[in-house]
Amino acid sequence: MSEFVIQTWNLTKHYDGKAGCSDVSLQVPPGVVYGFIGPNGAGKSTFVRTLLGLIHPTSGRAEILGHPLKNVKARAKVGYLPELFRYPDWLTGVQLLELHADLAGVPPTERRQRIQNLVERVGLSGREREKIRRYSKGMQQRIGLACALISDPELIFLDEPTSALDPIGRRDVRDLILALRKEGKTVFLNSHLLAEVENVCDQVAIINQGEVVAQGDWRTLCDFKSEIRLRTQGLTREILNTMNSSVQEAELLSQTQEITEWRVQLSSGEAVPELVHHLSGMGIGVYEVVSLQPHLEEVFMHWVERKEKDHAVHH
Ligand SMILES: Nc1ncnc2c1ncn2[C@@H]1O[C@H](COP(=O)(O)OP(=O)(O)OP(=O)(O)O)[C@@H](O)[C@H]1O
Repeated sequence: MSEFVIQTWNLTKHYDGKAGCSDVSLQVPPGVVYGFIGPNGAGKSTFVRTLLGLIHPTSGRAEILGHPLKNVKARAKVGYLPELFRYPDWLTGVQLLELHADLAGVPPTERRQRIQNLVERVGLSGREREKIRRYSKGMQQRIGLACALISDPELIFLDEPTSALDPIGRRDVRDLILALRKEGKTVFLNSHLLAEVENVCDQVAIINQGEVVAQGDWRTLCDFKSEIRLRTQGLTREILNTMNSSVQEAELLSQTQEITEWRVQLSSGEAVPELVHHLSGMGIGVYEVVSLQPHLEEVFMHWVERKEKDHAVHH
């Protein structure tokens, strides 16, 4: 069996000759929260819908839970919250969950308890017997999450799961995702909300205009830049200037008597211990070294621009 929960080889879906997503090759290991990020129209939903067998790939290949697409065994272990959800609004929340439990083949003896647990888990306790017609958008998104989890799936696709939620709802979903990971589930999260991804994802793929421009552990993707905040005693700009092979940029943030605080941009992560060693050797007290990771937005723009440059070179 494949060591990956999702693996794709050049998976491509074109709509009328135009790319929805092109040549996407990904590996998602088990038990991670995997972020699939990209702007509106980048191809995120197309990719997920293709993996779920809802649309046919134009070319390429994929496996889910070690099985080819559309395999019934694999599908039974997959949960999905679609981006544009619409539920029969004449049903109550519980009725909708019962319907989904039936479709997912949940044993009748477990059904009641499972529904009750899920209602609590998604924060709808007390409202579950109301008609969905009366639910706000955020509540509909919550009931959708419960539907996605009803079969106790191993792999869960969440397509923009917090688009209708307020900040509290977003935090609830983040906590829910982290709890799912603790249970050993794999979560594939489509999002254009970078902060959301930054907070929960172990690994990410960045997609732009249908193509994956970078993928991997997101901390590794941040490695193009190494920036630190330094609190020292006695460090001056003159001293920093003598280290211009590793120090690319330095900004004095504050100064109180002997203590100076700097934001320093280095050529690489390896330059950090070198710098600290060097300063200590000169008798400069280093009180604090804090790594300043770039925000995901910056990481995203870096890789998108890099890919565009590559394209320009090759065409
Ligand atoms: N059924 C369709 N027929 C034709 N083109 C489509 C269809 N569905 C999507 N597309 C096109 O494919 C591209 C990718 O769309 P997709 O919905 O996959 O993007 P997305 O990254 O999920 O965007 P969003 O964040 O806005 O949901 C877009 O250019 C879109 O217009």
